[in-house]
Amino acid sequence: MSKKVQFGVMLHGPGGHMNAWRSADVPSDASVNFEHYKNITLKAEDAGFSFIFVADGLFINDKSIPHFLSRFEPLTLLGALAPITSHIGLVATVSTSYSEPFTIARQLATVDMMSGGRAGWNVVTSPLEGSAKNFSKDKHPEHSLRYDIADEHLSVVQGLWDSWEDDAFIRNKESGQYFDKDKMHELNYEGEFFKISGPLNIERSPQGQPIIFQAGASPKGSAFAARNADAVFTHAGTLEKAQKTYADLRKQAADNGRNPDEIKVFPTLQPIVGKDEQEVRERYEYIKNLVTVEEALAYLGRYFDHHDFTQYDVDAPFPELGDIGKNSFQSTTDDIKARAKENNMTLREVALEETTRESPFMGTYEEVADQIIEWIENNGADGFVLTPHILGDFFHDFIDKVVPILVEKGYYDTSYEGKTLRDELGLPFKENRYSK
Ligand SMILES: Cc1cc2nc3c(=O)[nH]c(=O)nc-3n(C[C@H](O)[C@H](O)[C@H](O)COP(=O)(O)O)c2cc1C
Repeated sequence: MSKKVQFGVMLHGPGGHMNAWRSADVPSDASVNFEHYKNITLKAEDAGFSFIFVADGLFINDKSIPHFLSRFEPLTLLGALAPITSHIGLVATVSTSYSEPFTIARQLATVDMMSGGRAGWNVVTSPLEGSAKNFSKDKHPEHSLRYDIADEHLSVVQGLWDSWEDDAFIRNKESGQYFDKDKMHELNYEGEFFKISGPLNIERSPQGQPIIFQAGASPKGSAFAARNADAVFTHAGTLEKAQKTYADLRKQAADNGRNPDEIKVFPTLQPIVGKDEQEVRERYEYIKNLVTVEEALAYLGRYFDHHDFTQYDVDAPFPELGDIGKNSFQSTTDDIKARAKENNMTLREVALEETTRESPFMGTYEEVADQIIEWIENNGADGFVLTPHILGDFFHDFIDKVVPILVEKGYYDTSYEGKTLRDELGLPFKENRYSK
């Protein structure tokens, strides 16, 4: 049986909750603890998860989420995980605003080769202004320009990935022929932002090219995803919203001449599960109590490019912010502003809710399994990126208690579809543009 629902797991140290590091079931240094990453990855692989997904950021200050202050660089981490895994996909977040296409193409192709075709790239444009100062730039490019750069960056990387046709390397020891010169291609790209000749100094992997993930959700972000992404990581608080995003991405992909079945949609899934209603409530209360209002204000501020929310009365209605947030996590900040207004929320309520939002996937094991099936059956998702508040019991319980129910109901199986991440996601081998 093939999987009707697929799972990835977001690996960000102790978990998605800003104070996850304080929980007894994770090491306090989880974000730089390789054993922790290894254990989670191997358990996910054992459970047949399709991929691990490593998020990233390029700017910190003393208001940052504690475990963001010291964390592993994603591609280096994948390099270490590649040889100790054999089936699970390895997806890393890398910024198009602050990286060189040639370097990124090489690094991702290396992970792709080392893992036998299991690499993926979460293409992000980097929301935080302060990143510019870490990359010798005077100014952080504004939101729309960042996507223009991303378009060119990605097309250069994908062009470089086709530098060599699949049978270009002969390596015949007897004849002495190492490669076929006709199957080596220069890119000679010249655009508005990049000027790159190529060829890339590494061949293609068994899946042709790494998978492209995308996570931006503004109109420009989803247009970018619909043109380019094999898989999209989305936030959807309700099935209705998920259905809208799902239909919209597929439609936009089709409008771009793509097969809509070749863009897979993975909403985030933050499970809060338990054996009964009481345990679920207790677990939710536990994560709620892990954070103070002051910490929640700093957490909220990060989405708005570290806006200082302590200047407002926390019990007054959520402040009018004008364009603040538009140039950072635009889609997220638009959503926060709209929800605050719609529900007449105070700043305190918004800040606390952001750190520990009630998830639609909150309930007994059986209820959450049914909820997942409902989303899959009703065109809300192709799969989910599991983003547990804490990468300890919340994660283990999901795998040990919810996954077996999905298996029993015929929605999931723990085996793998093929050898590559493309095989696993049901995506075709990426043909080389020159061999077509
Ligand atoms: C679900 C989701 C996950 C994201 N993950 C990352 C990440 O790991 N690192 C990063 O720099 N940006 C991340 N972003 C930010 C985007 O790359 C983008 O810069 C930001 O969301 C603004 O684009 P948008 O308004 O189109 O969403 C994420 C955004 C979303 C919605």
